[in-house]
Amino acid sequence: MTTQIGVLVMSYGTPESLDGVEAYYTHIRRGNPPSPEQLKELKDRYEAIVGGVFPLRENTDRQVEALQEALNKDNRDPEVEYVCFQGLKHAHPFIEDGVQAMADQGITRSVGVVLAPHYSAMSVGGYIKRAKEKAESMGIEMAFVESYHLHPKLIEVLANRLSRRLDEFEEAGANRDEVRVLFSAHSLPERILATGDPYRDQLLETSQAIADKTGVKSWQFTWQSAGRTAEPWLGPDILDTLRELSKEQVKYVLSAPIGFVSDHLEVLYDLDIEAQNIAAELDMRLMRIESLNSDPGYMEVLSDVVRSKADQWKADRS
Ligand SMILES: CC1=C(CCC(=O)O)c2cc3nc(cc4[nH]c(cc5[nH]c(cc1n2)c(C)c5CCC(=O)O)c(CCC(=O)O)c4C)C(CCC(=O)O)=C3C
Ligand SMILES: [Fe+2]
Repeated sequence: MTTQIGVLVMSYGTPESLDGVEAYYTHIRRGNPPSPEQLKELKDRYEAIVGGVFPLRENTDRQVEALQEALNKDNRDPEVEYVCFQGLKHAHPFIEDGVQAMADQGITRSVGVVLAPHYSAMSVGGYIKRAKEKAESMGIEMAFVESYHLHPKLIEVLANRLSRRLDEFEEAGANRDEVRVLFSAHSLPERILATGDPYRDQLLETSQAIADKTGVKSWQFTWQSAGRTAEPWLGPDILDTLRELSKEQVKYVLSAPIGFVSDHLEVLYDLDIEAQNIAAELDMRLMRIESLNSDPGYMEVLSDVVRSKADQWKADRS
């Protein structure tokens, strides 16, 4: 008899439409509605990238579908069938809805994984906490993938994307060594460092591994998309980094937002519009590596870490 293993695929979530932005933003702000100015500012950003269409939603749907396919194709264990469910942090279907859907289907064992490779108690830790609480209340056993930031296949697919852009710089007349590579990720409040959070170290490890694999020597790590709150966030921000590099006469910059896996606001607005505008002002040539989205290599990474969790957890029980 085959056993179904549920896979809760968790991601940040995005509104369904411009009308949904207020409820979404209110959820991010833990129930505090944004001011009219804050709301307008966020809606303007969404309009700038998509004119009312939200690419992250379709992207996440496709990733979940592709992961389920990858998990069941070449399945090492014919007695197991994987069934994927989506669980979003700030939008429908919420993390709790995903767990509920598993329970409704009679699933009692599951693995949770987040569409973000690096662990922080403030990001991935928050997803896991909510899934765990709901799963416990529904009597579902759940194991979690916490991070996969050094998975060899992840490094390989990111390194390939980086190399491709370096080739393009070369074709455009630049020397490979003249290109400064800027690895980046979503900033978090500085206070995470005081508690020994692994987020920054994991991001630096991914950066170093990609640099090693591609032979890139001229690279640095910088933050992006910091929140607009009074407390200090991790820096330097990518916009300031670009200004600094301009003073150093750097002309070619390659952005590698390794903290993200999908095309969404932080990539399509913060990098492709905001950072591109600064680069143009500074007379720099800025390119960005392609997002992973549902790249088959990324799906391999996810299916591998999910299967390993499921195997480990089967071994623990027997
Ligand atoms: C670590 C991290 C990731 C990466 C890991 C992961 O993927 O989980 C991430 C991803 C994303 N963040 C997103 C959107 C937003 N994040 C905000 C605000 C915040 N993000 C935070 C952290 C992170 N965010 C934090 C600490 C805040 C402050 C409020 C709070 O304490 O929670 C705000 C409010 C306005 C603003 O500040 O800009 C928005 C609109 C979207 C969806 C974009 C789309 O719809 O295309 C995605 C993928
Ligand atoms: Fe965010």
